[in-house]
Amino acid sequence: MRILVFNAGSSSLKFGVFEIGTGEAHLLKGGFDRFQNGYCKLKLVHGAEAIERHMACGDIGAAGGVVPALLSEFGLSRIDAVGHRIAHGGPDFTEPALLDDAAITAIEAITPLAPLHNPANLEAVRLARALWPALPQIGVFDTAFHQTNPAAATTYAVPLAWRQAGLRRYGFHGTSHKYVAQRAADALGQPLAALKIVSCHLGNGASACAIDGGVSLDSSMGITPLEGLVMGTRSGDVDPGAFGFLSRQLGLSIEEIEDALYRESGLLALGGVADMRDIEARASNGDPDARLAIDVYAWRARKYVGAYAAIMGGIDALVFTGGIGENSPAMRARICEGLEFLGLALDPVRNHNVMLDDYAAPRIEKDGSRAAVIVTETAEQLMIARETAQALKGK
Ligand SMILES: Nc1ncnc2c1ncn2[C@@H]1O[C@H](COP(=O)(O)OP(=O)(O)O)[C@@H](O)[C@H]1O
Ligand SMILES: CC(=O)OP(=O)(O)O
Ligand SMILES: [Mg+2]
Repeated sequence: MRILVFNAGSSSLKFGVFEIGTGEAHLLKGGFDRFQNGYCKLKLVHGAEAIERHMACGDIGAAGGVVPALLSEFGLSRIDAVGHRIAHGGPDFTEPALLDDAAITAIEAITPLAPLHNPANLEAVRLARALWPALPQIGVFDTAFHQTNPAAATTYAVPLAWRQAGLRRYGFHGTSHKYVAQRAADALGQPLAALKIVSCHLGNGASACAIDGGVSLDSSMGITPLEGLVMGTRSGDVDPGAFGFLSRQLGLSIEEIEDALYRESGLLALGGVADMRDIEARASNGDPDARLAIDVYAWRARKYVGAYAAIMGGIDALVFTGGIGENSPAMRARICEGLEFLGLALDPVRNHNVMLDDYAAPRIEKDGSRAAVIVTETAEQLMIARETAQALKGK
Protein backbone atom coordinates (compact mmCIF):
# COMPACT_ATOMS: atom_id res chain seq x y z
CA MET A 1 0.00 0.00 0.00
CA ARG A 2 1.42 3.40 -0.99
CA ILE A 3 0.85 6.04 1.68
CA LEU A 4 1.40 9.78 1.60
CA VAL A 5 1.99 11.27 5.06
CA PHE A 6 1.59 14.89 6.12
CA ASN A 7 3.20 16.08 9.36
CA ALA A 8 2.46 19.71 10.02
CA GLY A 9 4.46 21.01 12.97
CA SER A 10 4.50 24.46 14.50
CA SER A 11 7.33 25.64 12.21
CA SER A 12 7.46 23.12 9.40
CA LEU A 13 5.55 20.87 7.05
CA LYS A 14 7.08 17.46 6.57
CA PHE A 15 5.76 14.83 4.21
CA GLY A 16 6.74 11.40 3.01
CA VAL A 17 5.67 8.72 0.57
CA PHE A 18 5.98 5.15 1.80
CA GLU A 19 5.30 1.72 0.42
CA ILE A 20 4.09 -0.38 3.35
CA GLY A 21 3.33 -4.03 2.81
CA THR A 22 5.37 -7.11 3.52
CA GLY A 23 8.36 -4.75 3.59
CA GLU A 24 8.75 -1.01 4.03
CA ALA A 25 10.18 1.51 1.57
CA HIS A 26 10.58 5.25 1.92
CA LEU A 27 10.03 6.55 -1.62
CA LEU A 28 10.25 10.30 -0.99
CA LYS A 29 11.00 12.46 2.04
CA GLY A 30 10.30 16.17 2.11
CA GLY A 31 10.34 19.04 4.55
CA PHE A 32 9.47 22.72 4.22
CA ASP A 33 10.79 25.06 6.92
CA ARG A 34 12.26 28.52 7.54
CA PHE A 35 9.14 30.30 6.33
CA GLN A 36 10.02 33.98 5.88
CA ASN A 37 8.78 36.84 3.71
CA GLY A 38 6.78 34.63 1.38
CA TYR A 39 9.56 32.06 0.94
CA CYS A 40 10.71 28.84 2.55
CA LYS A 41 13.32 26.13 2.23
CA LEU A 42 12.40 22.73 0.82
CA LYS A 43 14.57 19.68 1.46
CA LEU A 44 13.87 16.49 -0.46
CA VAL A 45 15.42 13.06 -0.21
CA HIS A 46 14.72 10.73 -3.11
CA GLY A 47 16.71 7.50 -2.97
CA ALA A 48 20.36 8.50 -2.62
CA GLU A 49 19.67 12.00 -3.94
CA ALA A 50 19.30 14.99 -1.56
CA ILE A 51 17.81 18.12 -3.09
CA GLU A 52 17.40 21.63 -1.62
CA ARG A 53 15.15 24.28 -3.11
CA HIS A 54 14.14 27.81 -2.29
CA MET A 55 10.34 27.93 -2.67
CA ALA A 56 7.83 30.75 -3.00
CA CYS A 57 5.58 29.45 -0.18
CA GLY A 58 4.87 31.80 2.70
CA ASP A 59 3.23 29.35 5.06
CA ILE A 60 2.45 25.71 5.76
CA GLY A 61 -0.81 25.84 3.76
CA ALA A 62 0.96 27.10 0.65
CA ALA A 63 3.65 24.44 1.09
CA GLY A 64 0.98 21.71 1.22
CA GLY A 65 -0.36 22.95 -2.10
CA VAL A 66 3.00 22.21 -3.76
CA VAL A 67 3.08 18.55 -2.71
CA PRO A 68 0.93 17.13 -5.58
CA ALA A 69 3.34 18.64 -8.14
CA LEU A 70 6.29 17.11 -6.27
CA LEU A 71 4.58 13.70 -6.28
CA SER A 72 4.08 13.88 -10.02
CA GLU A 73 7.68 15.09 -10.56
CA PHE A 74 8.93 11.92 -8.87
CA GLY A 75 6.38 9.61 -10.52
CA LEU A 76 4.52 9.01 -7.23
CA SER A 77 1.09 10.37 -8.09
CA ARG A 78 -0.60 7.02 -7.54
CA ILE A 79 -1.24 6.69 -3.81
CA ASP A 80 -3.66 4.52 -1.84
CA ALA A 81 -4.17 6.45 1.40
CA VAL A 82 -3.12 9.58 3.25
CA GLY A 83 -1.89 9.54 6.86
CA HIS A 84 -2.00 12.74 8.89
CA ARG A 85 -0.32 13.85 12.05
CA ILE A 86 -2.88 15.33 14.42
CA ALA A 87 -1.25 16.86 17.49
CA HIS A 88 -4.16 16.89 19.95
CA GLY A 89 -6.59 13.99 20.09
CA GLY A 90 -8.25 15.00 23.36
CA PRO A 91 -9.93 12.29 25.43
CA ASP A 92 -11.62 10.54 22.49
CA PHE A 93 -8.92 9.83 19.90
CA THR A 94 -6.81 7.18 21.55
CA GLU A 95 -5.86 5.33 18.37
CA PRO A 96 -5.57 6.08 14.64
CA ALA A 97 -8.92 7.20 13.23
CA LEU A 98 -10.59 7.62 9.86
CA LEU A 99 -10.90 11.36 9.25
CA ASP A 100 -14.52 11.65 8.18
CA ASP A 101 -16.70 14.73 8.72
CA ALA A 102 -17.57 13.74 12.29
CA ALA A 103 -13.90 13.21 13.22
CA ILE A 104 -12.91 16.54 11.70
CA THR A 105 -15.62 18.32 13.68
CA ALA A 106 -14.43 16.63 16.88
CA ILE A 107 -10.79 17.60 16.18
CA GLU A 108 -11.85 21.18 15.46
CA ALA A 109 -13.50 21.28 18.88
CA ILE A 110 -10.13 20.53 20.54
CA THR A 111 -8.32 23.19 18.51
CA PRO A 112 -8.17 25.78 21.32
CA LEU A 113 -5.99 23.26 23.19
CA ALA A 114 -3.40 23.13 20.37
CA PRO A 115 -3.72 26.42 18.51
CA LEU A 116 -0.36 26.19 16.73
CA HIS A 117 -0.94 22.61 15.58
CA ASN A 118 -4.48 21.34 15.08
CA PRO A 119 -5.38 24.14 12.61
CA ALA A 120 -2.29 23.34 10.49
CA ASN A 121 -3.00 19.60 10.77
CA LEU A 122 -6.60 20.17 9.67
CA GLU A 123 -5.48 22.37 6.79
CA ALA A 124 -3.47 19.42 5.47
CA VAL A 125 -6.50 17.13 5.98
CA ARG A 126 -8.80 19.45 4.04
CA LEU A 127 -6.28 19.85 1.25
CA ALA A 128 -5.80 16.09 0.95
CA ARG A 129 -9.55 15.41 1.04
CA ALA A 130 -10.06 17.91 -1.78
CA LEU A 131 -7.21 16.48 -3.87
CA TRP A 132 -7.93 12.79 -3.24
CA PRO A 133 -11.63 12.57 -2.28
CA ALA A 134 -11.80 8.84 -2.94
CA LEU A 135 -8.84 7.94 -0.66
CA PRO A 136 -9.05 7.11 3.03
CA GLN A 137 -7.52 9.79 5.26
CA ILE A 138 -6.27 8.50 8.61
CA GLY A 139 -5.30 10.65 11.60
CA VAL A 140 -2.51 9.58 13.97
CA PHE A 141 -2.44 11.47 17.26
CA ASP A 142 0.53 12.81 19.27
CA THR A 143 -1.41 12.28 22.47
CA ALA A 144 -2.19 8.57 21.93
CA PHE A 145 1.12 7.12 23.19
CA HIS A 146 0.73 8.81 26.58
CA GLN A 147 -2.57 7.13 27.49
CA THR A 148 -0.58 4.78 29.69
CA ASN A 149 0.47 7.66 31.98
CA PRO A 150 -0.83 6.94 35.47
CA ALA A 151 -3.36 9.24 37.14
CA ALA A 152 -0.54 10.53 39.35
CA ALA A 153 1.06 11.98 36.22
CA THR A 154 -2.03 13.16 34.35
CA THR A 155 -3.86 14.82 37.26
CA TYR A 156 -3.55 18.51 38.03
CA ALA A 157 -4.15 19.28 41.71
CA VAL A 158 -7.06 21.62 41.00
CA PRO A 159 -10.76 21.72 42.00
CA LEU A 160 -12.86 18.70 41.12
CA ALA A 161 -15.23 20.76 38.94
CA TRP A 162 -12.27 21.78 36.72
CA ARG A 163 -11.11 18.20 36.41
CA GLN A 164 -14.66 17.09 35.63
CA ALA A 165 -14.69 19.72 32.88
CA GLY A 166 -11.71 17.93 31.31
CA LEU A 167 -8.65 19.67 32.75
CA ARG A 168 -5.94 17.00 32.73
CA ARG A 169 -2.46 16.39 31.35
CA TYR A 170 -2.09 14.65 27.96
CA GLY A 171 1.46 14.85 26.60
CA PHE A 172 2.47 15.24 22.94
CA HIS A 173 5.12 14.11 20.41
CA GLY A 174 3.99 10.56 21.31
CA THR A 175 4.62 9.19 17.83
CA SER A 176 8.20 10.42 18.05
CA HIS A 177 8.87 9.25 21.62
CA LYS A 178 7.52 5.79 20.80
CA TYR A 179 9.70 5.49 17.70
CA VAL A 180 12.95 6.72 19.25
CA ALA A 181 12.52 4.49 22.32
CA GLN A 182 12.46 1.46 20.02
CA ARG A 183 15.45 2.82 18.07
CA ALA A 184 17.35 3.18 21.35
CA ALA A 185 16.53 -0.39 22.38
CA ASP A 186 17.72 -1.62 18.96
CA ALA A 187 20.94 0.40 19.29
CA LEU A 188 21.56 -1.16 22.70
CA GLY A 189 20.61 -4.64 21.52
CA GLN A 190 18.25 -5.00 24.48
CA PRO A 191 14.50 -5.54 24.71
CA LEU A 192 12.57 -2.30 25.10
CA ALA A 193 10.63 -3.99 27.91
CA ALA A 194 13.80 -4.04 30.03
CA LEU A 195 14.76 -0.37 29.65
CA LYS A 196 14.17 2.88 31.51
CA ILE A 197 14.46 5.60 28.88
CA VAL A 198 14.25 9.39 29.04
CA SER A 199 13.56 10.71 25.58
CA CYS A 200 14.11 14.38 24.71
CA HIS A 201 12.33 15.49 21.55
CA LEU A 202 13.87 18.91 20.96
CA GLY A 203 12.38 20.50 17.85
CA ASN A 204 10.56 23.78 17.50
CA GLY A 205 8.19 22.27 20.03
CA ALA A 206 10.03 20.25 22.69
CA SER A 207 9.09 17.64 25.23
CA ALA A 208 10.68 15.04 27.46
CA CYS A 209 9.12 11.65 28.09
CA ALA A 210 9.74 8.96 30.70
CA ILE A 211 9.40 5.55 29.04
CA ASP A 212 9.57 2.54 31.33
CA GLY A 213 9.53 -0.84 29.63
CA GLY A 214 8.30 0.75 26.38
CA VAL A 215 5.37 2.40 28.15
CA SER A 216 5.00 6.16 28.46
CA LEU A 217 4.90 7.06 32.14
CA ASP A 218 5.02 10.85 31.99
CA SER A 219 5.41 13.65 29.47
CA SER A 220 6.54 17.20 30.11
CA MET A 221 3.61 18.60 28.08
CA GLY A 222 0.20 19.03 29.68
CA ILE A 223 -3.36 19.73 28.58
CA THR A 224 -1.72 21.79 25.82
CA PRO A 225 1.71 21.62 24.17
CA LEU A 226 2.74 24.63 26.25
CA GLU A 227 3.88 23.00 29.49
CA GLY A 228 7.39 21.75 30.17
CA LEU A 229 10.53 22.55 28.23
CA VAL A 230 11.54 25.87 26.68
CA MET A 231 10.61 25.89 22.96
CA GLY A 232 11.09 28.07 19.88
CA THR A 233 8.27 30.49 20.71
CA ARG A 234 6.62 28.74 23.68
CA SER A 235 7.48 29.33 27.32
CA GLY A 236 7.19 25.84 28.76
CA ASP A 237 6.65 25.85 32.54
CA VAL A 238 5.51 29.13 34.05
CA ASP A 239 4.04 29.66 37.50
CA PRO A 240 0.25 29.87 36.96
CA GLY A 241 0.41 32.81 39.35
CA ALA A 242 1.86 34.74 36.40
CA PHE A 243 -1.67 35.14 35.01
CA GLY A 244 -2.81 37.21 38.00
CA PHE A 245 0.46 39.12 38.10
CA LEU A 246 0.28 40.07 34.41
CA SER A 247 -3.37 40.97 34.64
CA ARG A 248 -2.78 43.31 37.60
CA GLN A 249 0.59 44.76 36.52
CA LEU A 250 0.10 45.07 32.77
CA GLY A 251 -3.66 44.83 32.38
CA LEU A 252 -3.32 41.86 30.02
CA SER A 253 -6.29 39.63 29.21
CA ILE A 254 -6.18 35.84 29.39
CA GLU A 255 -6.19 35.71 25.56
CA GLU A 256 -3.24 38.11 25.34
CA ILE A 257 -1.24 36.18 27.92
CA GLU A 258 -2.00 32.83 26.30
CA ASP A 259 -1.12 34.11 22.85
CA ALA A 260 2.20 35.49 24.08
CA LEU A 261 3.03 32.21 25.86
CA TYR A 262 2.53 30.32 22.57
CA ARG A 263 3.95 32.75 20.03
CA GLU A 264 6.22 35.33 21.69
CA SER A 265 8.01 33.37 24.40
CA GLY A 266 10.71 30.69 24.52
CA LEU A 267 13.95 31.21 22.58
CA LEU A 268 12.35 34.05 20.63
CA ALA A 269 11.62 36.03 23.79
CA LEU A 270 14.97 35.38 25.44
CA GLY A 271 17.37 35.43 22.50
CA GLY A 272 15.50 37.42 19.86
CA VAL A 273 15.02 34.53 17.38
CA ALA A 274 13.10 31.25 17.59
CA ASP A 275 15.51 29.09 15.65
CA MET A 276 18.25 27.36 17.65
CA ARG A 277 20.71 27.65 14.73
CA ASP A 278 20.40 31.44 14.93
CA ILE A 279 20.55 31.45 18.74
CA GLU A 280 23.76 29.40 18.68
CA ALA A 281 25.30 31.69 16.04
CA ARG A 282 24.49 34.76 18.15
CA ALA A 283 25.77 33.13 21.33
CA SER A 284 29.06 32.26 19.70
CA ASN A 285 29.39 35.93 18.72
CA GLY A 286 29.10 36.77 22.41
CA ASP A 287 25.45 37.91 22.49
CA PRO A 288 24.48 37.74 26.20
CA ASP A 289 20.74 37.31 25.48
CA ALA A 290 21.38 34.30 23.25
CA ARG A 291 23.66 32.86 25.94
CA LEU A 292 20.96 33.26 28.56
CA ALA A 293 18.44 31.60 26.22
CA ILE A 294 20.75 28.59 25.92
CA ASP A 295 21.33 28.49 29.69
CA VAL A 296 17.59 28.50 30.45
CA TYR A 297 16.86 25.94 27.73
CA ALA A 298 19.51 23.47 28.93
CA TRP A 299 18.72 23.97 32.63
CA ARG A 300 15.03 23.16 32.10
CA ALA A 301 15.79 20.09 29.98
CA ARG A 302 18.34 18.77 32.50
CA LYS A 303 15.82 19.26 35.30
CA TYR A 304 13.31 17.03 33.48
CA VAL A 305 15.92 14.34 32.79
CA GLY A 306 16.66 14.21 36.53
CA ALA A 307 12.97 14.23 37.43
CA TYR A 308 12.21 11.38 35.06
CA ALA A 309 15.14 9.32 36.29
CA ALA A 310 13.66 9.84 39.78
CA ILE A 311 10.13 8.69 38.92
CA MET A 312 11.44 5.59 37.09
CA GLY A 313 14.00 4.75 39.77
CA GLY A 314 16.91 5.10 37.33
CA ILE A 315 17.83 5.64 33.72
CA ASP A 316 19.33 3.20 31.22
CA ALA A 317 19.33 5.51 28.23
CA LEU A 318 18.92 9.19 27.45
CA VAL A 319 17.75 9.74 23.88
CA PHE A 320 18.04 12.95 21.86
CA THR A 321 15.91 13.61 18.80
CA GLY A 322 14.10 16.46 16.98
CA GLY A 323 15.86 19.20 15.00
CA ILE A 324 17.90 20.42 18.00
CA GLY A 325 18.43 17.02 19.64
CA GLU A 326 19.68 15.57 16.35
CA ASN A 327 21.82 18.48 15.19
CA SER A 328 23.19 20.41 18.14
CA PRO A 329 26.14 18.75 19.89
CA ALA A 330 26.56 21.89 21.99
CA MET A 331 23.03 21.64 23.40
CA ARG A 332 23.35 17.89 24.02
CA ALA A 333 26.56 18.54 25.95
CA ARG A 334 24.97 21.34 28.00
CA ILE A 335 21.99 19.17 28.95
CA CYS A 336 24.21 16.27 30.03
CA GLU A 337 26.48 18.49 32.16
CA GLY A 338 26.52 17.33 35.78
CA LEU A 339 24.49 14.17 35.20
CA GLU A 340 27.39 11.93 36.25
CA PHE A 341 25.55 11.33 39.54
CA LEU A 342 23.02 9.35 37.48
CA GLY A 343 25.84 7.26 36.03
CA LEU A 344 25.62 9.20 32.76
CA ALA A 345 28.73 10.69 31.18
CA LEU A 346 28.88 12.08 27.66
CA ASP A 347 31.89 11.48 25.41
CA PRO A 348 32.73 14.86 23.84
CA VAL A 349 34.34 13.41 20.71
CA ARG A 350 31.51 10.98 20.00
CA ASN A 351 29.02 13.76 20.67
CA HIS A 352 30.66 15.98 18.06
CA ASN A 353 31.00 13.26 15.45
CA VAL A 354 27.36 12.19 15.24
CA MET A 355 26.29 11.28 11.70
CA LEU A 356 22.66 10.32 11.35
CA ASP A 357 20.68 8.45 8.75
CA ASP A 358 17.77 6.01 8.65
CA TYR A 359 19.95 3.27 10.13
CA ALA A 360 22.33 5.01 12.53
CA ALA A 361 21.43 5.74 16.14
CA PRO A 362 24.91 6.36 17.54
CA ARG A 363 25.83 6.01 21.21
CA ILE A 364 27.70 9.02 22.50
CA GLU A 365 28.33 8.17 26.15
CA LYS A 366 31.83 7.58 27.50
CA ASP A 367 33.11 4.05 27.80
CA GLY A 368 32.11 2.93 31.29
CA SER A 369 29.09 5.28 31.54
CA ARG A 370 26.38 3.13 33.10
CA ALA A 371 23.61 4.94 31.23
CA ALA A 372 23.72 5.16 27.44
CA VAL A 373 23.23 8.40 25.52
CA ILE A 374 21.79 7.90 22.05
CA VAL A 375 21.09 10.27 19.19
CA THR A 376 18.57 9.29 16.56
CA GLU A 377 16.54 10.87 13.85
CA THR A 378 12.90 10.71 14.64
CA ALA A 379 10.54 9.24 12.06
CA GLU A 380 7.08 10.54 12.78
CA GLN A 381 6.15 10.19 9.10
CA LEU A 382 7.19 6.52 8.96
CA MET A 383 5.27 5.77 12.17
CA ILE A 384 2.19 7.52 10.76
CA ALA A 385 2.50 5.50 7.54
CA ARG A 386 2.76 2.25 9.53
CA GLU A 387 -0.21 3.11 11.71
CA THR A 388 -2.24 4.22 8.69
CA ALA A 389 -1.55 0.91 6.94
CA GLN A 390 -2.40 -0.98 10.13
CA ALA A 391 -5.67 0.91 10.60
CA LEU A 392 -6.70 0.20 7.00
CA LYS A 393 -5.78 -3.47 7.24
CA GLY A 394 -8.22 -3.81 10.11
CA LYS A 395 -11.03 -2.34 8.00
N1 LIG B 1 22.24 22.16 12.78
C1 LIG B 1 21.42 22.57 13.74
N2 LIG B 1 21.91 23.08 14.90
C2 LIG B 1 21.08 23.52 15.88
N3 LIG B 1 19.74 23.49 15.78
C3 LIG B 1 19.21 23.00 14.64
C4 LIG B 1 20.00 22.51 13.56
N4 LIG B 1 19.17 22.08 12.57
C5 LIG B 1 17.90 22.30 13.02
N5 LIG B 1 17.93 22.84 14.26
C6 LIG B 1 16.80 23.32 15.07
O1 LIG B 1 15.73 22.39 15.12
C7 LIG B 1 14.52 23.14 15.37
C8 LIG B 1 13.41 22.64 14.45
O2 LIG B 1 13.20 21.28 14.74
P1 LIG B 1 12.14 20.39 13.96
O3 LIG B 1 12.09 19.08 14.67
O4 LIG B 1 12.49 20.36 12.52
O5 LIG B 1 10.83 21.27 14.13
P2 LIG B 1 9.29 20.99 14.22
O6 LIG B 1 8.97 21.02 15.67
O7 LIG B 1 8.62 22.09 13.45
O8 LIG B 1 9.01 19.61 13.62
C9 LIG B 1 14.86 24.61 15.14
O9 LIG B 1 15.06 25.27 16.39
C10 LIG B 1 16.19 24.53 14.42
O10 LIG B 1 17.01 25.64 14.65
C1 LIG C 1 3.37 19.14 19.82
C2 LIG C 1 4.47 19.99 19.27
O1 LIG C 1 4.98 20.83 19.95
O2 LIG C 1 4.85 19.71 18.00
P1 LIG C 1 6.00 20.46 17.13
O3 LIG C 1 7.28 20.16 17.83
O4 LIG C 1 5.93 19.78 15.79
O5 LIG C 1 5.69 21.90 17.12
MG1 LIG D 1 7.85 18.28 14.89
